[in-house]
Amino acid sequence: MRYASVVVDVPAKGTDKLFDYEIPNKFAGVIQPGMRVIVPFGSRKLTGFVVQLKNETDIDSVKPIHSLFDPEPVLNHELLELGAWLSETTLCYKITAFQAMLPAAMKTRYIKEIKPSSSAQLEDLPEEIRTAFEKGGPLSWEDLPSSLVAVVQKEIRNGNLQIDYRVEQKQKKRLVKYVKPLLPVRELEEQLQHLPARAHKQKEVIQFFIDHPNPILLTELTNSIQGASIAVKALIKKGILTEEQVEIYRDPYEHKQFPRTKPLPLTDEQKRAMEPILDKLNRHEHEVFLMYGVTGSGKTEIYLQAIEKVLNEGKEAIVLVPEISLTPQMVQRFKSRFGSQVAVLHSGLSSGEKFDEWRKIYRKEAKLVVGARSAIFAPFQNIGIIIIDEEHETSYKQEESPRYHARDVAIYRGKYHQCPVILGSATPTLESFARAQKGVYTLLTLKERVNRRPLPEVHIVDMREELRNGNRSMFSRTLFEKLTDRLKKGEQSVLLLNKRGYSSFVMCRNCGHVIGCPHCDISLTYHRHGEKLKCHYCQFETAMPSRCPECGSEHIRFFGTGTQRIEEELNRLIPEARVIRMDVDTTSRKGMHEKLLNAFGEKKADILLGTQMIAKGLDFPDVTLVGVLSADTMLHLPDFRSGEKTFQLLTQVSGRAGRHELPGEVVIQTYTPEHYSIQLASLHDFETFYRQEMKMRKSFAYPPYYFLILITVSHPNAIKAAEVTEKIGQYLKLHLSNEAQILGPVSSPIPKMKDRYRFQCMIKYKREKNLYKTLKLLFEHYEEDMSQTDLKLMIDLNPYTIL
Ligand SMILES: Nc1ncnc2c1ncn2[C@@H]1O[C@H](COP(=O)(O)OP(=O)(O)OP(=O)(O)O)[C@@H](O)[C@H]1O
Ligand SMILES: [Zn+2]
Ligand SMILES: [Zn+2]
Repeated sequence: MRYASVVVDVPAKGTDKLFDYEIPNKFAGVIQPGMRVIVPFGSRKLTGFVVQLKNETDIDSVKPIHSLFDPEPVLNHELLELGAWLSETTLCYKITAFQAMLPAAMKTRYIKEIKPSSSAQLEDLPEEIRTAFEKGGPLSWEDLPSSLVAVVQKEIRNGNLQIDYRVEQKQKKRLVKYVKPLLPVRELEEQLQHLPARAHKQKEVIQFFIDHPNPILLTELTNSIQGASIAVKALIKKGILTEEQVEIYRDPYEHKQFPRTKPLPLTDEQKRAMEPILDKLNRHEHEVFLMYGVTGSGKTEIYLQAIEKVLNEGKEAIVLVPEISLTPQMVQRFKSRFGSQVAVLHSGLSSGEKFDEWRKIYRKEAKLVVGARSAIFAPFQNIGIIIIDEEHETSYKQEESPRYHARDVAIYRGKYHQCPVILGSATPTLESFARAQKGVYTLLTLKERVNRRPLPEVHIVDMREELRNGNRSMFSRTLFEKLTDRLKKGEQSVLLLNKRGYSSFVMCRNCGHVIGCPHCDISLTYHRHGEKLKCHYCQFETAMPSRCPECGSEHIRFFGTGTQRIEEELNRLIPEARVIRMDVDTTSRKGMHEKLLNAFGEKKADILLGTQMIAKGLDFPDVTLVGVLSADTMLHLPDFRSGEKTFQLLTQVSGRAGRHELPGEVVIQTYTPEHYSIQLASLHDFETFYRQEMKMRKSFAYPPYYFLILITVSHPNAIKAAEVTEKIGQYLKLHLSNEAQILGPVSSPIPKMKDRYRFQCMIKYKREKNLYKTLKLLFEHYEEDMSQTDLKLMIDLNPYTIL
């Protein structure tokens, strides 16, 4: 093949296409699709992905590829196609899609270097530059002392200096130095005699190698012989020792032991769920399973056994879990079963660690990846199963370009590899459950906990009653009593403070009334500026009332409190209780999350107090009480999914109690005890919740009955932002069918961010034939505006947050 079509590293409309380059003879047969190359582009050099090879090109003056950036393809055929599909369906640039599939460490860095031009003579250059060059190699533009900038610029204009663009990978492989003797022991002993007496360090090192002739890490050697490094250098010079660089992986779990576990004999219910999966595995057929199983029903054990079968057949497996640094227990279960075959990818790792885990997968040294969202792009070639645990988690949707949902990518890859995809949850999304009802997915149900352990009993406490009875504390009497009772018995409690949604909605503390939009069935958002309440779906707004419109009470205000304050109150109320607090503040340092959980697991505390991060995945045998301090906060987010999210969170956190021998109990404190999300969560009744929520979605035309698209426009000038949004609305009305509803323009829930004003437009639709084309044209229309003025346009298909 003579030419390569390349996608270059410039995310913009003008460059979002294939550029042809000539393959120089020296690279003939070497360059393959999926490899990154360095190509001339204008006056610069850029990296780009080779997408295809061909023998013909329409370009007249085609330039040659400059060099190879990778020795091998980094994207395989499937991933190249997947990238094209992502760019189509999420409206992102091809380069953005390709880059999203690689670990951040593999992103490229462009380094500008100043060099004498080929025509220049060093002696022509001003003194200060000459001395700078003489100190060593080319000068980096970024590190150039400011005193030299003007001179350098002048010499560039004169043609004596030039700027070279060098491309580098951000992250390096980790190399370690080994030292070993070049001579056999007998000759080492001879050398020992010849060394002068004062070279006692060198003698010591030689003696060391006489005793241990094997290669040793330089750092280990200097640990056992203080100051050995100078002696080693001298001995290398003399040809007695040699050193070599060896690449090693950074292993985040290096110091951990994972005791091996064996498959457990499955319960009858587990067996029934397992059968259809095994059947598809045996037939090598694709199928999407929705595994709906209550908390503690043994879903994970099913995943483990299905994966075992896949690995035994020499195939690979992907398991996605929500932000797994948050669930160290999950990693442990996979590592314990499959040992070193497991690669782990999540945001708690350093970029170097992620890079190394990725390369283990790439080199087929790992056969199974357990990871957060982006692990769905693992460069496997023979996938046998894909599992998405807690499929309802919103973190599976990426909130920046490419705005993909891992579930969609999983199904794409499942079809490609003809393998099953399992979506598992105790609280599936309405979208998935509806698809299972329609037979698009196959439903697998686990109704009981393993060994028929009962689900915990749930008490709902009406906090309005508490206030009426003069209790102004964050703790109801019921919760307080149960906490002290657990303390007496030496059992543990988990307290959840749901921070999401705080201080955005306005609620009456006397009657629990929350002010909502009369048109959208969504709570209004409080805006401090102008003391207003606004709806972020339509334009409705109203003044902040001073009295509750329901009961007339003055106790109406926006809502808010923090974990720290609760910890203080807890210390005051039950001073003898040992509390571990887990929130963003206490877990920001690497490894803290796990440390705190381990401490709790070792019973170094009685109460684990935390935000959402403690709600899922924990399996501690002595937890017999779960308290939810305020179930309402999320319920009133300006989001049509708020009821669903509340139901999910309450169910998940309740599921932490009574998972083993001891029975569990849950206390949910709320100002709206009558809300169906709270009532049905307390009864563990997902199916009734599903039916009720579906009715609401239908009558307000929300997913899964309709699809949504969110278009957000931002600009430093509010009028400009509003105008553009208005025009977009008109354009869409013109180009989409009458069935589509276009809502807005309206200011975004966060109307101003980083000095930019934000407006949005929402599309609700069922079927739109020209949807992608219309949106693409829309985007292209504003492309010039976006590059020249400060306009930003964001199109989110199937948004999960509307902020
Ligand atoms: N067949 C089995 N026999 C005995 N114990 C089992 C079996 N399957 C699972 N278990 C145990 O039951 C507990 C709950 O199982 P598991 O964690 O797999 O459930 P889950 O459905 O994934 O839970 P959740 O969704 O709440 O995280 C675990 O401690 C697990 O080891
Ligand atoms: Zn009221
Ligand atoms: Zn509204």
